[in-house]
Amino acid sequence: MSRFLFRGMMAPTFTPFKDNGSLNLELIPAYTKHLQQSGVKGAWVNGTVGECMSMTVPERKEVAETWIKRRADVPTIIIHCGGGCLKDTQELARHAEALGADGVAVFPCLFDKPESTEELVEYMQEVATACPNTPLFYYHYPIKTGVQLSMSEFLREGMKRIPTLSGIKFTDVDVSGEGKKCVEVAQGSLALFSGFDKTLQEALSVGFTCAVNSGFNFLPQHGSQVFALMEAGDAAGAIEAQGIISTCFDTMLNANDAPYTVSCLKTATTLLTGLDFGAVRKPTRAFTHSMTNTLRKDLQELGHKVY
Ligand SMILES: CC(=O)N[C@@H]([C@@H](O)[C@H](O)[C@H](O)CO)[C@@H](O)CC(=O)C(=O)O
Repeated sequence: MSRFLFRGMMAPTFTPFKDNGSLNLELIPAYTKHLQQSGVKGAWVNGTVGECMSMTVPERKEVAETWIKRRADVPTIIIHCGGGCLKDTQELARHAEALGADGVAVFPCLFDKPESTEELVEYMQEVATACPNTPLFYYHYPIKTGVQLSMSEFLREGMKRIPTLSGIKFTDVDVSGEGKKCVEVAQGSLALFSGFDKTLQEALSVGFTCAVNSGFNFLPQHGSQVFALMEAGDAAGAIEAQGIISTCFDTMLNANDAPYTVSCLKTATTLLTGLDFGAVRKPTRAFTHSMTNTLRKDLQELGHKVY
């Protein structure tokens, strides 16, 4: 297995649905072209904003297959396979490896959750048996999964016992505390993806080198600026670019309750890219017309071009 060397912006992908609720895979080629033109070189497929938990296993496979076919546009593709029963996760991981995915990511089983580092390492070992030749990533998102374990401890143990463990996605606000400890444990040998858009600059300042942020779908120019300015040693400039991203997220998310986050971001991506991603699937809460209109107005007031 070759080492996973990705740096920079990876877009968590939205899953396009038709009005009748079925997958709209026909949109994906235009989507990958948009990402390519935006300088986004990686895709994190079937994650949170991709509504993985609202899709069947066959649908998750279809989406994964469609993305892998678009490698010419987006060269690095991680398929998220977690959340369901371990057997389903292993089936998806096996499928992702057979497709030649660049990585398999998982969050834990969401019912019988791991309660210790040991249990989490054992779970990840089980997943790894299904994709022994593919870089493996743990998706840390405690406010949603309820699994609040120390990621630095997990990495310390996991690196010894899971040969394919290649990193984590750190969707947690404690970037300068636990996030920094993860960077210290990894010592440059793992990919640590920063998860929240509002903590991108902070994460780069403590040594993260890559991120999976939904804003890379619709504000890629600002994400790219934060990376470039940090690389150039201009932290003040990067903080300013970060401010544009954070203001946009504050405006969008403060106007809408947490259960609407995915539909808000999906609608924003439709409005700002002109690509029609359709509605979200139940039980994710859908935006109403009036919420869409308010979002359109808010984005215009922030100076963004809206389709
Ligand atoms: C949990 C979640 O939605 N995380 C977003 C963020 O972009 C997030 O929506 C944003 O920063 C607002 O909190 C991305 O990291 C998406 C993501 O990782 C995924 O789809 O798996």
